Amino acid sequence: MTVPYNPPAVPDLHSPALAAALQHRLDHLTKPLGALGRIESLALRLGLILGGTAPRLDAPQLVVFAADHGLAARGVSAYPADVTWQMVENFLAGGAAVSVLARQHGLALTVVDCGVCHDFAPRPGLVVRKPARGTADALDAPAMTPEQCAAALANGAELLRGLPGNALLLGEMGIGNTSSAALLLARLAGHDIAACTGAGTGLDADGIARKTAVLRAVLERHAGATAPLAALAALGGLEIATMTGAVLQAAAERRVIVVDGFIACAAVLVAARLAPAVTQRCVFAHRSGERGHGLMLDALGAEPLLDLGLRLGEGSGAALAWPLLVSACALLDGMASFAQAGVATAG
Ligand SMILES: Cc1cc2ncn([C@H]3O[C@H](COP(=O)(O)O)[C@@H](O)[C@H]3O)c2cc1C
Ligand SMILES: O=C(O)c1cccnc1
Repeated sequence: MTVPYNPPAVPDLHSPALAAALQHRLDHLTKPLGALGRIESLALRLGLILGGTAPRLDAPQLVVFAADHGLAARGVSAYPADVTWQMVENFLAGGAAVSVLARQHGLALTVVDCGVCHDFAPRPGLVVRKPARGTADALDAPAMTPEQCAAALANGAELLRGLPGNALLLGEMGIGNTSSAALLLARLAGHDIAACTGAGTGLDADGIARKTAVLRAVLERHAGATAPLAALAALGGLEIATMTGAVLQAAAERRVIVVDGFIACAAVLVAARLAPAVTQRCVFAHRSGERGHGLMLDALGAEPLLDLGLRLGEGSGAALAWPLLVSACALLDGMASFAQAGVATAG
């Protein structure tokens, strides 16, 4: 299967001069060398992405990509598929975890209906871009047709082009989407599906065993879908495909991409297989409690900032990590150097 989509160019960020200037600045601030630990590597990364020694984060956008999954009918989630549209209503009404965190941290929240089996009343904060009402059951057929997958990717790019600011925080909602993420990890990183499959919304051990068996059969059904976009179309879902298009566009525009948990990482994995320099623009917010996320992070060469046992999605982990990015920029910009403050350097 060929998906008719050309990813945008994502150039390498390699800039030894800027990296040296940032490191020089960090090393001359009034603190023992390296004493701000991983906040220093975060500051360095933000400087490299935004292209200066005093990076400023501007108008951060938290986008929740939502869609339904045909595979949900196979009992791969602990919750019913209706929760997807009900949670979209909850996001927009302000009552979900991500709504609260976005409000707290001043993040603009946009919910994108990428393929929910429900018609929402139009309102501010909701964007509808759906090539289909949910994916097909991947045990029967490819989750998406090549055209649907290409449309979802293009929708993500177009959405991004219309958003202000220089930072994108990834969120998602779609009952059954830990299954698509596990399938993509297994297929694109070459792991056994059992190592990639977890409890999702809270399956018990028997439930996980049944989910694993379903996913193993899905992989066999689509054994030929090995290229990144063929795998994405075969294994789903519409929200992951739209997110992948948004990630590629954000990377091409040199925005900071704050990656949430297991499902957001699956979109970044597909994007990185198409354009490896995508991960240079990413800040990985947290290590999720979902089994498989460790393998996912390894596949991406990622070192996440937080490890809080979160297993929620929605962009909640990205929103929780956001203040660390703000602090990294503030420290880089606002701290005095030893020379400025008249503090003695190491003896
Ligand atoms: C009330 C509720 C709110 C959520 N918010 C995010 N998810 C999370 O759970 C889903 C993935 O897990 P699975 O693959 O097991 O269905 C996604 O929608 C994800 O964002 C939620 C799930 C529920 C039940
Ligand atoms: O890591 C995640 O994003 C996740 C894990 C479980 C359920 N929903 C999301």
